Amino acid sequence: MRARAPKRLQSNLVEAAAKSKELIVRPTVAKAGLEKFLSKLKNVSMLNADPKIVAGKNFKTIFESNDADLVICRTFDEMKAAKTAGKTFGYYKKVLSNADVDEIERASQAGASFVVVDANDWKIIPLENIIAKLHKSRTKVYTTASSSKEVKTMFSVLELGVDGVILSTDSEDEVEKAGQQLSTVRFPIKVARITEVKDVGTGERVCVDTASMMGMGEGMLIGSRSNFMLLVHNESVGSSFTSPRPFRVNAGAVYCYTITPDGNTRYLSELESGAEVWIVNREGQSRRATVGRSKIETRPLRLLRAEIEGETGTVILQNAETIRLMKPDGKLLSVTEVKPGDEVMGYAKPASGRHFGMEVDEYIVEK
Ligand SMILES: O=C(O)C(=O)C[C@@H](O)[C@H](O)[C@H](O)COP(=O)(O)O
Repeated sequence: MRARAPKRLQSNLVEAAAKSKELIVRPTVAKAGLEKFLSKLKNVSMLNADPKIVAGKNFKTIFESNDADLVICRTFDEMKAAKTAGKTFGYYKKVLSNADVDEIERASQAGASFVVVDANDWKIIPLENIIAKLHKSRTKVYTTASSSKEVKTMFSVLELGVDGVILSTDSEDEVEKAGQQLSTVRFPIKVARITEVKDVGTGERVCVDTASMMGMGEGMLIGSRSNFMLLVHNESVGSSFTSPRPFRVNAGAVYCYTITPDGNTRYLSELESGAEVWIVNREGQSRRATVGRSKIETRPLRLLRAEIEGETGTVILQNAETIRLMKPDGKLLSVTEVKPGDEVMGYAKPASGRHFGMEVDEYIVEK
């Protein structure tokens, strides 16, 4: 069972929309349902709709009309007229060939603030070419999508992604899901003081092998409680005995929690190919990564108990040199070296319950 992001977990964290990216909604609801639909949209400031129809609704508009905040032009003559009228204007183009890509580049050179790239069959490669040509210009690249999944893909084309996506939809859930692609979470990372280190026999631990390369300072938040986690570093640091595995976090025992981008917690044992996890750095900045594989194997385990500003919690990790925590000065500390009194980085908040990963306001004691 997967559920929508519980608001309370998200509100404890600082949600930050990626600044330069925009989600624009093109409402496809019937006129009678428009008012209700618009009233439910959160974190959307721009509509691809006739300004006459959405006047007074507190949205900016991008449309083929001189009344729009951003005027979409379909010809170079229209662009000239919009420029003369002092409007912010852009160029719409259906892209079917490289000649269309060249035309988009010319529109940018002619002063278009944005281009709306409408592509049907071949979408990714033409957009890659257009982003490569325009990413150093002042012209924003917008494209169209009809689902939140498509929005996600468009925002990651050629790593840079498009600057905006116009999502045609009549579903506020789809708008919310698409909006989640734009937001990252800043976790309030704090100093955790280790209070106990104990070898706890063998058990199953999970190596989370992601489809992303991690660098120094990045890892995953892992804990026995959803509200108390330590930052477990990735394996980009090799040793004389091991090669680096920069895509991997040897994360912890199967029962441990991590927080995922949908705002829920997941047990490490639940993470499988295709799942999404947060990669977090010691400043608390997060980015999404997709799990490629998780490896569950039986290994010796070590329990760490720690304290963060009055909250205590534990985590059980594999007891081996390759599993490292992060110290406040950024240096790494291997699980095999850690001792009471050491300081590492972690995340804590007051206790709350969890039901199928969703945060629930109920009495709960986790030891
Ligand atoms: O088996 C172990 O012990 C480990 O899991 C340590 C890991 O942290 C390390 O990544 C592992 O030894 C490498 O295994 P490989 O299957 O990727 O070669």
